[in-house]
Amino acid sequence: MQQTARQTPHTTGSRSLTITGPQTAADDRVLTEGAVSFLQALCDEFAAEVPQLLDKRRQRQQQIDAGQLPDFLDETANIRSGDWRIRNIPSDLQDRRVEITGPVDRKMVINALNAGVKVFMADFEDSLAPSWQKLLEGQLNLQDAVRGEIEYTAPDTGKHYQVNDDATVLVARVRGLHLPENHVQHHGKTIPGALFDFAMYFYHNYRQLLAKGSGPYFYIPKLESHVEARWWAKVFAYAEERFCLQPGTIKCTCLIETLPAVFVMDEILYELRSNIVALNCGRWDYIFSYIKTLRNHPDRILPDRQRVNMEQPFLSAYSRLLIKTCHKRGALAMGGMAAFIPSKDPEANAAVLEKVTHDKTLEARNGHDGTWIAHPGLAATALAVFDGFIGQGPNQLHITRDVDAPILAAELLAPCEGERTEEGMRLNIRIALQYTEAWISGNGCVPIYGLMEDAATAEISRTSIWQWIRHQQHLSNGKLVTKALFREMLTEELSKVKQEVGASRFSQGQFIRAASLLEEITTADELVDFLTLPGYRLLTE
Ligand SMILES: CC(=O)SCCNC(=O)CCNC(=O)[C@H](O)C(C)(C)COP(=O)(O)OP(=O)(O)OC[C@H]1O[C@@H](n2cnc3c(N)ncnc32)[C@H](O)[C@@H]1OP(=O)(O)O
Ligand SMILES: O=CC(=O)O
Ligand SMILES: [Mg+2]
Repeated sequence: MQQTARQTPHTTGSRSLTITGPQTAADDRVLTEGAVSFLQALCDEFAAEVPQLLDKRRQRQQQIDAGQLPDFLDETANIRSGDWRIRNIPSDLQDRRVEITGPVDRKMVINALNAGVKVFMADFEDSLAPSWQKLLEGQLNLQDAVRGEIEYTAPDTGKHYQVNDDATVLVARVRGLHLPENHVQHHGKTIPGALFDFAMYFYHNYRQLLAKGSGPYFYIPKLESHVEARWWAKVFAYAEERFCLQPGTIKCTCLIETLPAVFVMDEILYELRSNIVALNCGRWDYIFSYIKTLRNHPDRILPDRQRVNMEQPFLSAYSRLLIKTCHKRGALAMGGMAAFIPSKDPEANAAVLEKVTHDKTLEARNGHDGTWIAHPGLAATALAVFDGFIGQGPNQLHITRDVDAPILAAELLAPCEGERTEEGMRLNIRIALQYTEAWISGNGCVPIYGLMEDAATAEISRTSIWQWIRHQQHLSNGKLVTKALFREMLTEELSKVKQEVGASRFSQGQFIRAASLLEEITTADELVDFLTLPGYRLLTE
């Protein structure tokens, strides 16, 4: 997409909003007067509250750092024991047995819509490095997809892409509340990226979506409390009122992917009861959040990343509690992502499909109503599993798990057994290095060693090392994990990555810069909240 420096800031009538991003070819269709004035209105109403919500996160973290453990809240016990249900699930969201996810690149959007699954989660979050150009281009791609007008010809191969099946339901995932959008200022302050993504997708598409019997549907990531859910409920109600829509027209699915959020799932459903249709087990961010939230607790250190699978008691408890909570309230309980991606080698691919089948079977047997796949090559496998459990469907809402013993805080927080190995540490370093390099170069999702890596999975790698250093762990071979050991390994693994990717790719890429960022945040005394925050500075400078 063409991009030129913006000569003058794009300002609206009352000039509380200034857009400073470089001009792109998508501006005329995305940054329209109507969309920008809606964004401005949202910022006028809601932007100021976001720093307060983030501050509440910091305050709670201080208590946990001081020794408290997360727990169910006394002050909301009446919500948990109350007899209430969510408003409704529209007919096109009743059956979500397999959802494909992916960034909003034009080709990927078309391929995802052709994957033969129920839903495409179009991602402005974990799998997108949010450069201004990609954001605008992504919004344009979704506008075209909603209107059935999306086509693409690959410049390298000449292959033409178009959508063959318009039955796939579109759900847009907006950025988390922690991520600013540096290219838009409201009264001189950067705005929350989430408001930008929401405003642009909603404004440009709600009429067309409703006209074809669907609606403006969103995935909301990384919530940490029901107070944040309340903020989203206000945003949705405001948008519905402004455009004279029935309350509850906007529908959302919230990812439960932070440790604090698992203790307020009822409360999140309650706050959003007009708009919410489902919760989703965002397992990768959840594991990252377990490390981050319990950073000061030496008895909760995770082993090698490969050991931390959904069969671990703390993750199994999380999946089962999410299902039980959702189904009691009439909401769907979505499973998450197995990060395996297909291999071109048939034998290796058979092993991948077997692992995916195993993972999806566990989810479907627990009672999840659907699951995520990262690649079209996994659609048939995931569908076969969920078809086997759901049949004609549409879902497994009847599985109430009422006979289960209550799931207690101790189970959700249970330490995770397993070794910390030198091989595991070196692998974490190589993954974090390569992912950071991709992200700061503008690519938020990459295949590394047969796995899909995105902003959630890579966070596990880099925070595991931080945690092992912080708590002076010994690896299984007796080596003590120190900053010095990490620096030594970082240098060695950087060379290994150079060998793996080749000298030319290495010199053209940003590996040295990525290594230096990784070195800085892994050896910092305080855990940096998100890799993507310092990453965003590099991406946008
Ligand atoms: C923790 C979480 O948040 S999970 C959710 C966020 N993460 C994601 O959504 C991951 C999405 N997946 C991806 O981005 C990709 O699968 C990757 C980057 C991991 C691998 O992509 P590639 O290297 O292109 O894989 P590969 O070469 O096997 O792709 C084959 C084809 O499938 C397409 N494809 C791969 N993944 C997807 C996808 N998720 N959606 C649509 N199409 C896809 C490719 O575009 C390619 O199409 P082509 O043959 O027409 O060129
Ligand atoms: O967003 C999903 C996750 O696993 O993280
Ligand atoms: Mg996530």
